[in-house]
This record gives sequence, C-alpha cells and structure tokens, in this order.
Amino acid sequence: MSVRVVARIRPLLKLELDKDVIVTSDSIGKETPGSPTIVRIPNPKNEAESYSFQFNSVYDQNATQQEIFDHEVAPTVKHLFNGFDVTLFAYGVTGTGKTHTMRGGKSLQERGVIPRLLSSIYRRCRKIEKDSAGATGVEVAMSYYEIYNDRVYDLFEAPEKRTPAGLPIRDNNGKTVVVGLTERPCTTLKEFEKLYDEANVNRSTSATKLNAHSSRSHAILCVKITQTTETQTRISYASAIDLAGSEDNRRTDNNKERLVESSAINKSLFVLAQCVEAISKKQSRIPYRESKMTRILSLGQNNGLTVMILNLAPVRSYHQDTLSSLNFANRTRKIEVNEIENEPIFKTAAPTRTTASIMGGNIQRQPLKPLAASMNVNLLDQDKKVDKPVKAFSVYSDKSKQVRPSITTVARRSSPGKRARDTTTALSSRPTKVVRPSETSRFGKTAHEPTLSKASIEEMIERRIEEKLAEKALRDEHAAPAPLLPEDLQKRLHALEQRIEKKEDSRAEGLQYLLMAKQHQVRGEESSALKMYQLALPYFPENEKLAQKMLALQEKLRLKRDNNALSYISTVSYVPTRASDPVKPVPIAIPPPQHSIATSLVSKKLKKIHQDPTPDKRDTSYVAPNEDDEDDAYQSDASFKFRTKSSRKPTKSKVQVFRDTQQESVNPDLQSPRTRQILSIINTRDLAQIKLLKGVGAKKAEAIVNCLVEMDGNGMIGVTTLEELGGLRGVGFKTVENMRSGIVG
Ligand SMILES: Nc1ncnc2c1ncn2[C@@H]1O[C@H](COP(=O)(O)OP(=O)(O)OP(=O)(O)O)[C@@H](O)[C@H]1O
Repeated sequence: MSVRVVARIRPLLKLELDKDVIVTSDSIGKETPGSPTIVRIPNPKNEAESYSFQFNSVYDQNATQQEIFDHEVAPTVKHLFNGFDVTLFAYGVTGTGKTHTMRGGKSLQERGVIPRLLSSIYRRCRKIEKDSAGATGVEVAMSYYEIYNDRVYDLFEAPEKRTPAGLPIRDNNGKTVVVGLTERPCTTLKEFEKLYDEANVNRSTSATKLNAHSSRSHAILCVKITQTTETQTRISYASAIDLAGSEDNRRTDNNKERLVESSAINKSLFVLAQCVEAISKKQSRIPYRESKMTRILSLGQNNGLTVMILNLAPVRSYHQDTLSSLNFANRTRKIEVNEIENEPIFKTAAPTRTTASIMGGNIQRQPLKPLAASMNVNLLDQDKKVDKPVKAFSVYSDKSKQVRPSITTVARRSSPGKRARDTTTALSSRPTKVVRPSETSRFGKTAHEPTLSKASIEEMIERRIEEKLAEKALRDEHAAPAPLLPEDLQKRLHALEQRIEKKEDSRAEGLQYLLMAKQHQVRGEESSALKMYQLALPYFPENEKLAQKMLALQEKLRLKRDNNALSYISTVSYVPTRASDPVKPVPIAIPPPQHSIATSLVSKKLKKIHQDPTPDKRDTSYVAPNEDDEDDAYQSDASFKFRTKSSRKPTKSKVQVFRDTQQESVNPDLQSPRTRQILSIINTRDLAQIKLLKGVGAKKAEAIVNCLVEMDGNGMIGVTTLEELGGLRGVGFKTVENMRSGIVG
C-alpha cells in the first residue's frame, strides 16, 4: 500500500488578501463533486498556465478539524487495534497550518488530529474491555520527543534538565528507537491532555517573521497500545508527527539562533526529500541515516499505515515553496509501504510487571525475550504479491531475505491469507526481516540477464550466506534440539543486554562532552571547556589525563579571574524620562569578584564614576567587564548563550535595580537560577510559556514577544538581564518582580 497523501489548504490569515489566492482545490470529474482530489496552482513563469497535482484527498479552506479527522484518521484506529502501526505526519512550509492540524486549538471544535485520535483510542479501549467482559485489558502509554537541531530531546523533561547531546537513537529489530525516552502511561483522555499540554510547553517554538509561534523542531508523539489477553500481548504504535516547516531564509529575516535552527530544519527536510526521491527512483541507497528525523520517520521502511497531511498556504507569497511541497508530496504518494501487522507475543513466562489498564484493572506484561519480540506477519497474499507494485526502499535493515521452507515451521496463521511466521530458531538472534521482492524482480530483470547490478550481486552473496547458515541451523537442529532457556537465565540475558546498551550510550555521551570541551578549548572558551570536561568526568571517572586537563584549566581560569578583577569597570544605567530630557546617569555599585584587593580598586573606580559622570563614561548598555575575556565566564560563551554587546540598542531601562540582582544585572554569570529561568523562558519567545509567568497575561506576553522580535530584527538576541527585561516596552520592574515571586526557589 502506498502512503496516503492528503492536502489541506489553510484559510487566509489576518493580513492575507483574497486577491492573492493562487492555490485552489478541484475535483477530477463531475461525478465526484464535493470530494476534491486536485490542487491547482499557476505556473510561476506563466500565470495563464496552471499545474495540477492529484492526491488521495484535498481539503479546501473551509474544511473543519472534524472533517479531517473523520475522513483521514478515524479509519486508521481500527487497524491500530488490529496490530498495525499507524504513522500520521504533517508536512509543509512554515506557517501553513501543520501544528493547527495536528494539535489544533483548545476549544472542542478546534482540537486537532492528535487529541481527537487519543479520544477515539480511549473510546475503543473501553469498548474492547467492555465487549470482552474484562478479558482483554488495554493499556495506553505515550512518549513525546522533539528533534531540535538534529538532536533528540524528551519533551517530558524540562529543557534545563536536558543533556546537550540529546538522546541516542538505535535500530532495534528493524525499528528505530530512541534510547532513554520517558514512557508515561495515561489511562484517560484528561490525563493525556494534561501530559500533552505540559510537554508542549517544553517544545522549542519561537516567533519568526512568517509565524508568531513557529515550531523550531520536529515533534513526535508516540502512543503505545498494549492489548493483553490471558494468552497473548499485542503491541502497536500510533505516531503523530508535527514536522517543523521549511523556511526560505530570504523571507524570514531570521537571526543567528533562528538561522541555526532553520538550517537544521531545512537540512532534515532536504534529506527527507532526497530519501523520497531515491525511493521513487528505486535507487539502492536511501540516505535515511543522514538525519535523525528521516531515521525516525523511516518513510517507506516502516510497516503499517502512513498518512501524510500536506499543509498549504493559499497565497502568492508562498508560490515557490508551495510548488516544492506539492512536488515532494507527489513523489511521496508513490512510496509503497508494507502493511505488516505486529505479531502478538504469546505468554510463556511469568509476568514481571503489572500496570493499570484503561478500566483500572491490572494486566500483566511478559518479560522481553532475547529473541525478536516483533516478528511480523504479512497480510498480503503471497500470490498477489507478485503483481503488487514493487517496493523500493530500505538499505540498512531491510535487506532481502529468503524464507527457507525447510527450516520453517508454520506456527499459526493469524488470519486467512497471512504469511506464516518464521520460527527459525537458529537465526533467532538476528533482527526479523520482512520478506520482500528480490532486487532483480524489483528492477524488472531476471537473474539470467547478463547485466548484474551491484545490488543484485550483493543480494546473491547474502542469499548464499543465508543458505549456508540455514543448512547449518538445520544440521544443528537435528543434532540436538535447542533447549528452551530457563526463565531466570532469560532475565539475566536481558539485563545484561540492557547493561551493555546503557554502557555504550553513556560512553557515547561522555565522548560527546569531551569533543565539545575540545572545541571550546580550541576557540579559547576555557570556562565552557572546563564545564564540558566536568560533565564528561562521571563517564570516565578514572581517567587521569582528563583530571589533569581540568586542573590545568582551573588554574588558568583562576589566574585570569585575578587579572580581570584588577581591570573591572563598572557601568551605569539611566532613565530618560522624556525624549528631550538630558540623560541622567544613575550609577550602580558593582562588587567585583572575590578578591579584596580588587574590591577596593573597583570601589575607587566606582566612586570616580559617581563623581564624574561625563558623557563618554555614560554607557547606554551593559558592557562586559572585559570583552576579551567574556568567553571565559561560565555560561557566557556564545555557544551557551548569546549575550548583548555594546552595540545593543538602548532600551528604556529603569532606575530600579531589582533587589539582590544588582550583581546579576552587570554580571550575568552571577545570575540566580530564578533569574536564569525567567530569562530563558522569555527568550524562548514562546507565548504559551511566557504567559505562564506570574503577572503576565496574554497581552503582556504578546508585547514581550513583539519587542524581542523587533530586537531580533536589529541584530540583538534576547534579553540577558532582568534590567533589560524590565526595560522592554510594556513590562516594567513591577512585572519583573511579579515574575520573580512566581518562580519557586
Ligand atoms: N485550518 C486553519 N484554520 C484556521 N487557522 C489556521 C488553519 N491553519 C493554520 N491556521 C493558522 O495559521 C497560523 C500558522 O499555523 P501553524 O502554526 O499551525 O503553522 P505551522 O505550519 O505549524 O508553522 P511552523 O512550521 O512555523 O510551526 C496560525 O495562526 C494558525 O492558527
């Protein structure tokens, strides 16, 4: 079955005009009025001409959230409960309505695909449990993560708790998994909504010129459904993916930070397009691994049902972008996916874990076995398979594999016409692979044709190896039947596997820190380097070289600090009450770092400034104590956090210096966790997060975001102190005090 591609044209936004509409929907013939399948768009070079793209369905500007769900998503729920995985993903340029489609608004009417899907899942759970009189228990659990700058972050974890390197991903039995993700059981829709809303606060969103709440990451919600009867457990997954939108940076005016995000977004989408291109051209190498998003999405590699919702803006300003999206979607439509049902796991061993079911009862889980837990059953009839359009994907884990009837026993048929499960014991330690058309048939050639492609040669070699392995397995099987592993041994094996995996993960993470430390050091950012070494230390506790490096760096930093203290210069802040008023400098006393000799020197200098506020000594903004050494202060590296320099546009600052924040206001390195938290929330430019701060309503949050966007436009990157925050239009020190009092700790 191919990927189902549906297009949705969003309505006009506030500033968009009717006369600029260029994207329309249409039906093929008169026989299907009201169910358009065509998107029409003019040729940018010749408006008299128009291009038509055909999809499975097309929804125009009037389509409601309910319609999209009812027609495109609701039908997949039944398959989900029949053991199929379902993947839904929204694709489109930034600002075209992906998040609106997937998440939607808060009102019932405006709820997007995801909450509706969950609602439908819970309804079905209850029905199943009721119909089976409790004999079938259904559990729902979810994980939610984002891919931000090609790193995977758990959205159930607050951003400040994230490790910079993100979570590693692995291939497991042909499926890509994120290692270390939180999985939250949620038994009711209410519980889901709470978790989902909380996690969304952690998602990286920002205001850009094209979208005030632009998603800066790909968000992946994974809903795991576990159905358990007395004899078996069946697990299936629904994945709902809200991709970040591609951006044309000539139109976005993105600042440095947004540009970094944007290039990561564009790169991953570019790789996705390359994958789709390679698949549609039936190339043997599909570049899935070149980005985490494509690895996880595994378009064309994953089994089950895939629905892509292509979001489109109707107006001319998106013309080129819309055309690229349409071309991409057109190619995606041709991708073939296997409909493979997840195999139930039969209960043989004693349960190890007990979890609450939807109805509140308890169901029991079977421990993981070392053998492939997810063998697959192909729903397609073997005979029909020959006629089926050839599947053209997978290089890494989906290589052709022949089923050897001689070593296969038919365990059971899960439904008529299904392929028997391969219960080969000798090959059991290898990941299960799906039987697929051979490379030769894929290219429409037979093995007798003289020109052998590289792929077919590889396949022949693999087949030969597998034949040999199978023969050996058969011999071994006859010689001595493989004994069933005792349960405790199985458990120990499983624990061992997990330990090895954990060890590898943590080593990789430690190495990442070391690498980053090296990079900081090369750039002369010693304190950041030291911080990275400190983070790496727990992974290599007995590494003497590392300890020595850290000592040397500490010493170097101490010496630098001593020198800095001597050249520490204070700064002043001022309030022009009216534009015509002369600037009245108000000095702020700044205690210098640590050394007493330095303290006296600084106070002398301060005194001098107090007495002699000549214009050239008035500073309109914060100046770092020593610009050259700025990189050497903790958290002041550009790589950690951008900070303003003297080029910062003067903001309307206040005389008021927040209690106990005088030091912070001039030296952000001394900022309290509370201050840092406020600033980091503000700098997300995320209305939802900012609104949560005490004393900040929707209006104030919007004013803050607007100011920040304006500052971005002037090349300034966020606010770095509470002073600056208080100086933003519409904020004021009282609001900042309020924000502070609302943060616990
Ligand atoms: N079908 C729709 N009905 C009403 N408003 C819509 C619809 N689709 C999108 N919008 C509005 O358009 C704006 C952009 O939508 P949204 O944030 O969902 O875009 P996006 O594609 O997710 O953007 P990004 O990739 O930047 O995150 C929002 O204000 C949203 O409310």
